[in-house]
Amino acid sequence: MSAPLLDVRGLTAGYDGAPVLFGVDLAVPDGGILALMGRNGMGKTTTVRAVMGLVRPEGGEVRFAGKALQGAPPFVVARAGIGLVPEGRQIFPTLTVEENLVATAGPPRPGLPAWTLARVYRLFPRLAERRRHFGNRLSGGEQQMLAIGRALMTNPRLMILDEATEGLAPLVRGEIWAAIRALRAEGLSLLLIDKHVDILAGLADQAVVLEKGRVAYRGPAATLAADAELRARLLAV
Ligand SMILES: Nc1ncnc2c1ncn2[C@@H]1O[C@H](COP(=O)(O)OP(=O)(O)OP(=O)(O)O)[C@@H](O)[C@H]1O
Repeated sequence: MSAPLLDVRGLTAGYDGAPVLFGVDLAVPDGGILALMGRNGMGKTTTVRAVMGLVRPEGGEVRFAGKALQGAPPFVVARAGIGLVPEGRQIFPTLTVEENLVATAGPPRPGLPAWTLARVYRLFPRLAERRRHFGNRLSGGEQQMLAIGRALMTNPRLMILDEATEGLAPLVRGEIWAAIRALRAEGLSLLLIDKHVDILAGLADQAVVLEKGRVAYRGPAATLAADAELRARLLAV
């Protein structure tokens, strides 16, 4: 078996000396999808921040495409090929849609089709209609589309989506899932954090569930979704 594209081992991290992660292991295969789940406050976003260099890991390894990235600053992680769609979207409010999309764009990756404005607009035609609108004039769903489009414009090899369907109306949520399916069909590697376990089960190969900063489940996403006892214990609120 080939090495995972993203390989996180024994990751520990926290805030101001208060530990949050106690040795998290997870792996995303090249071209595969990993679902990262867990109730609120269990450490999912902190895991993502530690991978991206937004929080400094205290221990453990983050390997991406064979390269050690733990402790690297966010721009180095982004250049290495990890695109983040952050929790809360964090789009630039005073830039237009198009300016948001090009603000952090990166060069194409050898062997992968390049992301361009035209390609992002094909994925999300609504962004094309709103291309001259400012970020703060968009609906929540449009902001989410923009956050995904902006991450794609970095030409990532792996994209991490942190709660990309959070707080959206069902119809808009459906549009986001459709886009994620389209990206999967193109072979983009994905790490998905989301609460919709039944949808994730149909999308992701493997799942990792965190509980209080530790891995409480690792296995097929479909097995987790089908196990009422596991779901009640690890995911019910
Ligand atoms: N900036 C911060 N400073 C201090 N503590 C934080 C900070 N961000 C998160 N925490 C704490 O770290 C723990 C894990 O939070 P984290 O956001 O990683 O969880 P999560 O699983 O992503 O949950 P959610 O679904 O609510 O985002 C929580 O106890 C939280 O209160």
